[in-house]
Amino acid sequence: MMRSKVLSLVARAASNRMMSTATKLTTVEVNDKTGIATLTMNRPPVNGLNLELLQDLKSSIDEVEGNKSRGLILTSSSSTIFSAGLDILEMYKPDKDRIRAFWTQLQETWLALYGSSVPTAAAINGHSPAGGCLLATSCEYRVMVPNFTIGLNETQLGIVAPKWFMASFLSVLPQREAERALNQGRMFTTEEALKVGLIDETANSKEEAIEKCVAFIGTFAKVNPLARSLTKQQFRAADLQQLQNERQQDLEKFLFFVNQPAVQKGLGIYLEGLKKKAKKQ
Ligand SMILES: CCCCC/C=C\C/C=C\C=C\CC(=O)SCCNC(=O)CCNC(=O)[C@H](O)C(C)(C)COP(=O)(O)OP(=O)(O)OC[C@H]1O[C@@H](n2cnc3c(N)ncnc32)[C@H](O)[C@@H]1OP(=O)(O)O
Repeated sequence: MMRSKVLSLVARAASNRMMSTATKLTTVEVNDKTGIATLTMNRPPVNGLNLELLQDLKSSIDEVEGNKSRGLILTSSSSTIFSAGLDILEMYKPDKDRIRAFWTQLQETWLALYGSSVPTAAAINGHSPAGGCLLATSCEYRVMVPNFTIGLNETQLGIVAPKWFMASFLSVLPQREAERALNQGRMFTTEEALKVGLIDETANSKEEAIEKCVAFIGTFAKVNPLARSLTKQQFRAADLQQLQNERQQDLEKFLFFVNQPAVQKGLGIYLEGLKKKAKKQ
């Protein structure tokens, strides 16, 4: 390794504190200069959101809430995928108990991220379909690298995005755009996403995306943190409360829906298509 690279790694290690261990599917790194935490998803190959990744995401969000970070930046360790969304294997021919735990964990993780008291931003350094888009739109700001896609494509899989997925989407897009995109299951390119307002900025690399997220979080430097977080909570309270009130019904609805033979058949065909595509590459 070149000496300069070694020196830069040593310097980086000194100014950043690794808060989580590498055994987890997420890591949290707090920059000592900015006080901002970067939460990185690391579940190869596609950051499919399975039960364990969702558990780690939730505990990392809790860790950031608890360690007085000035903000949270969500990103991925992959060079081409932010997150492929929910791990379809959790929903296809599911185990009865595990699928309950899986959906319950997804609800909890969304409540924690969408309701986070710290400023949140997503550095979207790869494709971000469905659950990936849910995570990104749960943050307050999005910066995306070119040549990738983002959107809620559920209808393309023959499934229906629950109300709280729509709530995140609607916190970013006007109702007319959101409704049309969801009905179509539309995936937006980075450029299209910028045009419609689904993302806030583009960046040429993950590093630049993170810098732009840091700059966004920096805009709150002179704002009273309690006033800022209570204001955010008020904007989001109705969406959060709706899921809190309906958690059990939402779970039962999901289980009923996902266990329908037609939905299982559709998921099987979709998975097969993904596997065939992967083999061809
Ligand atoms: C009114 C009632 C409402 C009730 C609610 C009811 C239901 C709601 C239920 C669910 C909501 C779900 C939301 C979701 O998130 S569903 C997931 C949607 N995700 C996708 O459609 C993405 C699919 N993947 C891709 O498009 C590509 O993989 C991607 C662009 C992300 C990456 O492409 P790349 O070419 O780099 O990689 P691949 O070769 O395609 O994939 C590698 C490897 O990974 C597997 N894989 C990819 N995505 C998933 C996934 N989401 N889950 C599981 N596995 C996935 C792929 O099959 C390959 O596997 P292998 O062949 O190497 O074994």
